[in-house]
Amino acid sequence: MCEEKQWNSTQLRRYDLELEQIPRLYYTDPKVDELISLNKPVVITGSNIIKTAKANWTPEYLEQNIGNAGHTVMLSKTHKFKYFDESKVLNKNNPHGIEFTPPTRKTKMKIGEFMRKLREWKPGNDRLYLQQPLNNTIGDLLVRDFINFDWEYINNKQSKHNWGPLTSNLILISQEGNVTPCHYDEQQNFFGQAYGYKRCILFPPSDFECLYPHPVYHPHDRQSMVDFDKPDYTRFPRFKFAKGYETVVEPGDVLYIPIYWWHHIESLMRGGPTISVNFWYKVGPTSLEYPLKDHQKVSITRNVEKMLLEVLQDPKEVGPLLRSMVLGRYT
Ligand SMILES: O=C(O)C(=O)C[C@H](CCCc1ccccc1)C(=O)O
Ligand SMILES: [Zn+2]
Repeated sequence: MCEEKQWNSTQLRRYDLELEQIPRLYYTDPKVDELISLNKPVVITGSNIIKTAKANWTPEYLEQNIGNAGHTVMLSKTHKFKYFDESKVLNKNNPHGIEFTPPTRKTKMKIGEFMRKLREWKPGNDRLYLQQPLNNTIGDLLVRDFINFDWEYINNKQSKHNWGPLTSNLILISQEGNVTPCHYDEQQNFFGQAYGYKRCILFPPSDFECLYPHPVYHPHDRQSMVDFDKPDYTRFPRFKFAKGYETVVEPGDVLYIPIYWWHHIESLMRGGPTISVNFWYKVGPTSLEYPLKDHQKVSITRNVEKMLLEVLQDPKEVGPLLRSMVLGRYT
């Protein structure tokens, strides 16, 4: 029988985008491996990958068991939590940094305070988003749940698809309605949804020209410059050609977010807090096979930008040099 959906479309934010559905496949379906080997997204359903998290991880359980350490909590004045790299911000010990006004603030909070602030939240208060790498400060019950993830399945995928080593698992406890704006990561990602519902919009690396990433030297490196809530089509005309794929992940789902794929992630509005746990893998040893894959071209552009900054020193010189090199010659 088809289960009634636990959410409705009024809980999704409205964007000027045409979106296809990301396939949802049962974990034993051979098409899962087909899509992963093509670096294409897929929602893996019905698996035991994060079964213990799906079964146990409620906000109350995490309050009791995540541990008494100070956890990393991002604060934002808006619903958007646009990530930035602190090491690229201009400050006293980073003269090459960029003038930059951080859109979010990072703090440390014990879980009790975080949950209280979530419960007492009022419009006008800073929004909160707990983003904590799983480490040895977590409580014994969480360690037991983590150990009981289906590591046989996970490790099988990691080796079958030549992923590199698991670098980290991030526990994400989000307030309803929070958005992580569109960005890409340089790692393969098994994104597990443990509690609540998250809408994920993904774009292929080939949409690079439509999503206008900040310059590599910018603190918002890897993040799209386009504000999905109010796209500036004068500055970003090709955004209207971006072709996205979307899904709403539910408890127990694992979304494969391929390396270099753009993703925008939102906790449903009026859906209560959400809990996710991701698995980030460094990329394995890659030989350059031709024709190059789209994500390899993105990686090449990154290397060119880094090299130019290295040799020019001044970020303001990178654009003009690239323009003079290309305009009238390559365009
Ligand atoms: O798993 C992923 O890749 C996501 O983007 C998940 C995303 C939160 C990511 C927060 C973050 C981004 C960069 C560095 C450290 C933390 C969400 O679920 O809101
Ligand atoms: Zn990400």
